[in-house]
Amino acid sequence: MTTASYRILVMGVSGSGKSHVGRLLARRLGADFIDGDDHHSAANVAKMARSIPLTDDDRRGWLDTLAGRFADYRGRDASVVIACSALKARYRGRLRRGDPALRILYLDGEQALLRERLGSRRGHFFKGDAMLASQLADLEPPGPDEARVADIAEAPEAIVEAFVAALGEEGGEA
Ligand SMILES: Nc1ncnc2c1ncn2[C@@H]1O[C@H](COP(=O)(O)OP(=O)(O)O)[C@@H](O)[C@H]1O
Ligand SMILES: O=C(O)[C@H](O)[C@@H](O)[C@H](O)[C@H](O)COP(=O)(O)O
Repeated sequence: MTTASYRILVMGVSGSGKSHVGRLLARRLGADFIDGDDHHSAANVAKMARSIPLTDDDRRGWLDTLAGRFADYRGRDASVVIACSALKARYRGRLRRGDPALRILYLDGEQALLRERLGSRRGHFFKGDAMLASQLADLEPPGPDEARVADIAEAPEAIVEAFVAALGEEGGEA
């Protein structure tokens, strides 16, 4: 018998539920969970805390760190879910490092709902409407051939179950 292992990227703008849904998904699959937010440099965190959006240059090292984690799990045939905004197509390419088996769950939602969700969150370094607007401006939403799309108006458990059902249909990397 072979056991499937998965490398899954949960992406979307700030407040879309990457951390929450990603953690649930990892638990559901018995996979490890890595929150991309925990891997920003101190300089990036300080910038975001001052409501200054990150640039491509700011994000490069961060994306490479997370790409290294995906590659590590792939090398060990172990499962991991990583939450990372991955706003632009080339960021996703950087994270994927040519791995065709990397799955992507894209959390998509209306700006008003995103704002509401961000407002309910306390003690986080990400601040304000201007930052959300800049994330939405940077966002290059993945198409259906690149990612499975979930509507963030749905309950987190429903989003996870739909994604897991689709994984089951596709099969994992044995
Ligand atoms: N599908 C959902 N339905 C209701 N609340 C959600 C959903 N997804 C996330 N949340 C809540 O919204 C807030 C933002 O979610 P979070 O996971 O921190 O987003 P992100 O990591 O993308 O910035 C949190 O308070 C979280 O519990
Ligand atoms: O690429 C970026 O500009 C940042 O990484 C950003 O996308 C991310 O959202 C922050 O880390 C805030 O954290 P949350 O996404 O958890 O709000």
